[in-house]
Amino acid sequence: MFKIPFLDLPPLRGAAGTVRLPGSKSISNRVLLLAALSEGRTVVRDLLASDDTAVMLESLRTLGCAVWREGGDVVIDGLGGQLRAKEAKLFLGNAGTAMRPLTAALSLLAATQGGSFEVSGVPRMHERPIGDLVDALRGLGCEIDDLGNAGYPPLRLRGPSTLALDTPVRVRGDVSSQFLTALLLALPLVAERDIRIEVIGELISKPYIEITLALLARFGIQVRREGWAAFVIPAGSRYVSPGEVFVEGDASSASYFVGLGAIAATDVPIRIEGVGSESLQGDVRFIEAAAAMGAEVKAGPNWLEVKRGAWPLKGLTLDCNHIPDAAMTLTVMALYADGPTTLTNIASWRVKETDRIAAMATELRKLGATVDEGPDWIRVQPLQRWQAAVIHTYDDHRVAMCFSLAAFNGLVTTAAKPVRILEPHCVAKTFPDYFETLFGVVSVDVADVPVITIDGPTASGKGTLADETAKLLGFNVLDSGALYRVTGLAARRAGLDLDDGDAVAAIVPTLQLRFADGQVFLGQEDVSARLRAEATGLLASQVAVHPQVRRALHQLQLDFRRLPGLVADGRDMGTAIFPDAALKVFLTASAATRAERRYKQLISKGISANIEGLRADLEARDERDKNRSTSPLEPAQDAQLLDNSALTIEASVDQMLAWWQQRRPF
Ligand SMILES: Nc1ncnc2c1ncn2[C@@H]1O[C@H](COP(=O)(O)OP(=O)(O)O)[C@@H](O)[C@H]1O
Ligand SMILES: Nc1ccn([C@@H]2O[C@H](COP(=O)(O)OP(=O)(O)O)[C@@H](O)[C@H]2O)c(=O)n1
Repeated sequence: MFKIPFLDLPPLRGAAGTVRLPGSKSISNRVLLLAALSEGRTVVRDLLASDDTAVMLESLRTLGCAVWREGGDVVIDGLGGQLRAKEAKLFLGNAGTAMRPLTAALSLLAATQGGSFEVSGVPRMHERPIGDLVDALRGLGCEIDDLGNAGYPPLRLRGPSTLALDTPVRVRGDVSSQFLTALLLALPLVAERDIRIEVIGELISKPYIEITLALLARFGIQVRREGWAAFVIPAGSRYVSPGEVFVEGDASSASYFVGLGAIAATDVPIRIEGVGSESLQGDVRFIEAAAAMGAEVKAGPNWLEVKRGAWPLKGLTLDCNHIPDAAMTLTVMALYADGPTTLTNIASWRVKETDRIAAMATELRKLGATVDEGPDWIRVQPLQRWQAAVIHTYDDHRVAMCFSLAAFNGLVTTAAKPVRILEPHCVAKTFPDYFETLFGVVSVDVADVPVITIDGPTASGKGTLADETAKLLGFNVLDSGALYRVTGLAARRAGLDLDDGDAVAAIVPTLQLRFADGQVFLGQEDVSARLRAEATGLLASQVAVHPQVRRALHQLQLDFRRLPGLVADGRDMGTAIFPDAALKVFLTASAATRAERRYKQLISKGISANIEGLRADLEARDERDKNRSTSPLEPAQDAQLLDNSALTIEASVDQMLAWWQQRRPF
């Protein structure tokens, strides 16, 4: 996951390949609650690992449920409808799929068994309405206190109290279908007699109710229904664990890759594994909307394949009540269409993680788009003159994921623009590795992938600065010195004459090098510690003088230029390897400072060192690096000079970021 303040997406050009979706959020949290209410053990396979499922799992533990992981599975020993904890405070983040059903279940359990439970969330959760559900529960006889604004969390649910189950439970269905879902999931707890639920108003997001009914059936509860207006939970209903449940992939998450295929998969389709024609989730019908916009879609039982069909895409007018979450993706696809796209019947967007109609309209306009909006609709015009935009994500995973598709603007304009996504880690709500997954199936012009180079003499702090800068930007790192060090080490081990450039260069293609988690492997051997030894640094400096060796290592270094960007440190990064780097820094510090830093670094690693000897070695290395004929150590003409003798690491990083920001179009 990119845990960084912002992620810059360079212009993306194409897409092909296979993605495996994380588990569905809606199914995951329903299954967890049903498993917890059931008697017996449930093994949940392919559960979504995300913020919203984490708060549900934590709540179930707090309520006394035994929950543990076994490999990739989650195992739950259910409560069998019996509360173990009679008092608890549950923090539910921004997870509507946890807040609503837990409120219903705990209200009923408190009424019948006694207890006091507080449910709360992040500030946005306290702005998301729950009054209709609370009214329905109070109508039944549950005792619920508003702890903040009436009709919104936080709430206290307490009991015992007497439930009136002989009259129908009435709940509004036109604000959020989650209220009905919450009642359907929880009322079997008290179904000593038939319980009838009547929906007031036109029920929205019906497909989510289908998921609820299908999962209830898996757990032994057969709800009788009268269209979408009334539902009856039969007397004597009991949750029975099915033993094992598979969570299918998240169909709403699939929408980004369906959109991706429609926009950018010109030759080979994007294959999406985890959802398909047999999916329980209504959002799988997003493929119909994408097809109406021109995508070529094939579907198997649990897979989809999507390619570009019509191009530009076709604008459309669509009632999106059946695909409320996935439909957001259409608003960004609409930028690539031949005419306006109007989405209607989307009032529920206003009460989601953020006001999604307002959020999409505001952020699309930043790209340059013309957008109109109403209480329950949005209209987006196609875009020709794109602007580089900084996209606010409102702590809403879907806003972040949707706007990644704006990075394909280079397919419709010659002046391609990057897109900056603020707080990209908000995707953790449903798809923690979204951007990594995206990067795995998109193509770029390598020249569009931004590079920052840091060159300078030994122990000036290049590696440290490169690592820190890369961490903040989410970029990859190239420690080019490590390549020379490995070459020197391998040449020495092979017994080669280090002055024989041809011989040393000849072993480069045979090196079985692997970089993983900051470690360097040569074949199976972790050589990281060996590489950092000063003696290896001297070997590196000896082999680095040979033009043949430098040529042999050239392509290997270019290969590090991958999405979303690269920070490269060495001696000739800005001059020879990445002459087109957007920011070049030449880092220096006095010889005395550098010798002292290296000394401290070695001592802290338990390696004995002598400061005078170190200084002599580094000056000798400086001389060799500066005076060799090929790629000598010297600042690129367009490099920023940074003498950090008197600067802390933090101050150096701040300076880097300030220079970087000056070069960005945002
Ligand atoms: N600006 C700085 N101020 C103080 N110490 C620094 C600074 N930059 C780096 N160091 C320290 O100096 C040592 C050498 O830095 P390193 O990044 O390994 O240098 P290089 O990659 O240039 O050889 C490290 O222990 C590092 O923590
Ligand atoms: N791009 C590079 C990187 C390293 N090198 C050589 O490899 C040696 C080791 O590089 P390094 O970056 O690991 O060394 P330190 O600066 O960490 O001491 C340097 O002394 C250079 O001679 C190079 O010639 N070109």
